[in-house]
Amino acid sequence: MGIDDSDDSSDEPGSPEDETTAQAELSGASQSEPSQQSTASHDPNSEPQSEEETDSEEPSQSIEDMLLEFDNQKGLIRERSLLDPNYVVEEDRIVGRDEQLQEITKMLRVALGDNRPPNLFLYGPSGTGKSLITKAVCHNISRICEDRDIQFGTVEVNCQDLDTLGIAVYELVQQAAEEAGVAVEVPKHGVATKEKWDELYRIVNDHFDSVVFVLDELDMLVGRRDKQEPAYSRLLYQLSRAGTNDDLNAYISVVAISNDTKMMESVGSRAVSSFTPEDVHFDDYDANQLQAILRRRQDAFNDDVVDDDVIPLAAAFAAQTHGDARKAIDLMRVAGELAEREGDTRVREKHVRTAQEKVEKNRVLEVVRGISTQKKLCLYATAAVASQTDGGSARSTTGYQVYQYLTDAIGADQYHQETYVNKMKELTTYSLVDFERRSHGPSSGMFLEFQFGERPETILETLREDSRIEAVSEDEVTSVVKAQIRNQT
Ligand SMILES: Nc1ncnc2c1ncn2[C@@H]1O[C@H](COP(=O)(O)OP(=O)(O)OP(=O)(O)O)[C@@H](O)[C@H]1O
Repeated sequence: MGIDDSDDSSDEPGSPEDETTAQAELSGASQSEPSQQSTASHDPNSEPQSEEETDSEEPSQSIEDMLLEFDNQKGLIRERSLLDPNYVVEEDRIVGRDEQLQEITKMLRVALGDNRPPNLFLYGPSGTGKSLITKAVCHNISRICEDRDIQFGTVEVNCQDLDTLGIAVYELVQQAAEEAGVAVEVPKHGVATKEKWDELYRIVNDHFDSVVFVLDELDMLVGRRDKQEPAYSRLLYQLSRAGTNDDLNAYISVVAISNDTKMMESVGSRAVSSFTPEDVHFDDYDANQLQAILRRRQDAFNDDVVDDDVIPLAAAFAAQTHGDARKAIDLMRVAGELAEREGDTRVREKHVRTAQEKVEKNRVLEVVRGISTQKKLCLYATAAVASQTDGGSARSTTGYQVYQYLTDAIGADQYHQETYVNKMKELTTYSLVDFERRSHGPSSGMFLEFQFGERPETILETLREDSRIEAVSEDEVTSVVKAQIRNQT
C-alpha cells in the first residue's frame, strides 16, 4: 500500500493557494480601504481663533471616540448577509431559475422514496446559480427526509483549493463527518488515499441511507500533472463506482458542478462509464433577471435609501460581462459601503460606477496575481489587441504577434504559437476570457477569437503592476497592436 499522494501539489502558477489569498483580499478589500470621512470638523460659526491658538496642536480625537462616532452614524445597509454572495438565501429570494429548480428537484426527489437518485453534471458560467439551486433542493430534501425518518446527508466540497486527490478525499471525509456529527478517524497526511476512502465509506455506511455528494468547481481539481488522468476524473470514477458496488450501502448521487462546459470531454472513459450524469445547463442571466434578483434583496438596505437608477445600473454592468449574479450582488454591496463611508444618506448611481471599477479590478487581480509571467505576457498581448478592436475581441494569430514583440522587448523566453494558445485556453477556467474557433473561409487557416469577461483596459492596467511588463512602453505596444490589426484580413 503506497503512501498517499500528499506530494501531489500543483506546481502550476495560479494554484488555488494564490487565489485563496486574493479571494480573501477581494472580500476584505472594501473594508480595509481607508475611510474617506474626515474626523476634523470645522464649525463655520465658531469664533475666529487667535494666531497662538491656531498654531497650537489640537488634541486629536481618541480611537474610542472615533469608533463611537462611526457607530452612531446611521448606516444604509440593514441586512449585510443579503449582500454576501456566499450566504445562502431563502427560497423565496431565488429568481429566474424555475426550469433548473424543477429539473434538479425532479431528479433528486428520488432520494425521498429511499432510492438512488441519478448523478448530475451542472454546468454554465460563474454566478448563474448552480450552487445555490443545488443547496436549496438538498436542503428541502433533507427536511422532508427528516420527517420520513430517512437519514439523508449532503456532503459538499468546493474543489477550488484542493491540490490533490488525497486532499479532496480527506475533505469529503471531513464534510461527511460534520454532516453525521462524528469525529474523523484518519489523519490528513501520511496515509494512503485508500485509507481515506475507507473512512469515508465507514462514515457514510454507518450514518446515512442516502447521500448527495456535491463537488463544486470540480474542474479545478487537477492534481498531479504526471498522472495520466486529472484528479477530478479519478475522484468521479471512484465515488460513482463505490455507489454501485459493495463499498457503499447507502444510495449515493454525485452532483458535479463546473464552469467549464467542456469538462466532461477530459474525463477518462472509465469515469464516464461509471458516472453517466444527467446534464443541467445554466445560462447567463440577462439584465432583467439580474434586476429581479437584486430587487428581491433590496431590503438589505434601509427603506428608501437606494436611488431608483441604482439597481438597473448594477444589473446592466453585471449583464455586460457574463450575466453573473455574484457580480451584481458585489456591486450593490460595494456601492452601499462606499456611500456609507462617504457619509452619504443615499446610495447613488455614482457609487455604483465607482463600485464597478473596484469590483472589476478586484476580479482581475484575483486571477492575475497568481499566474506566471509567461501567462501574464500571453494575457497582456491578447488584451492589448482586444482593447484596440471594435468588438473588444482578439484573434489568437494577432495576439501571438504581439506576444512575440513583448517577449523580445523584455528578453523573456518565447513559446510557440500553440503553447501561447494553450496558455490562453487555460485562462478560460477563471472566466476572465472565453474563446470561439473561427476561420475566414476554406482557404485561410483556423484561429481562436478571444473575448474578455472584463474590460481589456482593466486587465492591461492591472498587469502593468508587474514591473517587467511595466518596463515596456505602452505607446509602443499600442502601435505594434495597431500595425498587426491592419495586417489582419
Ligand atoms: N437565481 C438566483 N436568485 C437569487 N440569487 C442568485 C440566483 N443565482 C445566483 N444567485 C446568487 O449569486 C451568487 C452566486 O451564485 P452561485 O454560487 O449559485 O453561482 P454558481 O453558478 O455556483 O457560480 P460559481 O461557479 O462561480 O460557484 C450567490 O450569492 C447566489 O445567492
